[in-house]
Amino acid sequence: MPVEPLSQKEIEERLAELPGWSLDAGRLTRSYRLGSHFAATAMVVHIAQVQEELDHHSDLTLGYNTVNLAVNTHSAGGAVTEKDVELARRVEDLAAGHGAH
Ligand SMILES: C[C@H](O)[C@H](O)[C@H]1CNC2=NC(N)=NC(=O)C2=N1
Repeated sequence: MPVEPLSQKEIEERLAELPGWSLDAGRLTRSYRLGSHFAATAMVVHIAQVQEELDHHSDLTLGYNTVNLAVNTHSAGGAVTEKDVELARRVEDLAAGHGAH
C-alpha cells in the first residue's frame, strides 16, 4: 500500500511530540551527542537494527561522539510520511538507553 505524504500541518503536529527533531531540507532530522565514540557506534548499530525491522532507512552518520539522522520516504517521492515519524519515535525510544541527548 502506498504511503501518503504528510501535510506541513501534520508534520508540525508530529514534530511537537518529538523534541529535538526538525524538518531540514525536506527531511526529518536529529543530532544526538553521546558520552563516547564507542557509545555512539553502539547506538548506530541499534538504529540499524530498528531500520531493518521497519524496512525504512535514514541517512545515518557517525561522528566523534555524535549520531546524526535524516530521513524521508523515497517511495513517496522524497516526502515526509508516517514511516519517517515512526522511525523517529523508535529512535527516541532507544536513545535514552544509550545515554544520548
Ligand atoms: C524494497 C524496500 O521496501 C524499499 O526499498 C524501502 C527500504 N527503505 C526505505 N527507506 C526510506 N527512507 N524510504 C523508502 O522508500 C524505503 N524503501
